[in-house]
Amino acid sequence: MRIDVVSIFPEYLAPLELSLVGKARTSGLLDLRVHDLRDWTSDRHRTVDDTPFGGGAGMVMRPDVWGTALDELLDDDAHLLVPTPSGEPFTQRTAEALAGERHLVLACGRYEGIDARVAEHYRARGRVTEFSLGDYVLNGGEVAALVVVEAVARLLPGVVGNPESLVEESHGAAGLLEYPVYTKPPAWAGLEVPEVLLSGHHARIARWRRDTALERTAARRPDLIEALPVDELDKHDLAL
Ligand SMILES: Nc1ccc2ncsc2c1
Repeated sequence: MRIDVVSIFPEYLAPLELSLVGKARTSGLLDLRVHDLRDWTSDRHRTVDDTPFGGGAGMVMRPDVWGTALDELLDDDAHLLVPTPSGEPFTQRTAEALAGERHLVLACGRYEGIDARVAEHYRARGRVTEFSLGDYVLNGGEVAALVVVEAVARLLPGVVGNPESLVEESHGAAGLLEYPVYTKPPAWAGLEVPEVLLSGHHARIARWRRDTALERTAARRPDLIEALPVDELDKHDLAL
């Protein structure tokens, strides 16, 4: 998979040289390229923004500079992703779908955002998704880009050492939050590990983990319980 990230702060994406994503780049599993939007400017001051039509505070990123950059980076395979507080929710399902694609281009906005004609222009030419990480506002799209790259890259075959660890995680296939995890020592700060986890009884452990995941999800994210297909919950679950 190829991912291009365009930003006026390319150094914000430096963490993607580390850990699993860094290894995926080194191994060639992930072709990640980070670009400085100012490299596509043509004036001495390398200007990327201007005042908003209609007035209002702040500045808006110019469509012509973004157009020069994206015309160079987007190919027929590419999916343009634009982080924005006004976007559609980015979820684990989104990450799973994106992990199956060949080429992602992430356009990181700053200031009050990118001129709306950029998304409009490229929507007529290919896939464009404006997405949000949640109901809060950052200072730009770079942090969202870090999240998307990590959420997608870790799903690429060969990136995570043990693919099993992708199965039982929060927001995984079952649509539940993850059960709590424990390790040595068995007693710590007067707190014991749940006895069932020390029993070696795999069926009981599996049931405890599912029950706890359900209880945790019901308590913290009742919206996820509502979204569960009924056949996902067996008779025992419904008795909880
Ligand atoms: N361009 C921009 C500005 C703020 C923000 N917050 C979350 S995604 C995003 C993107």
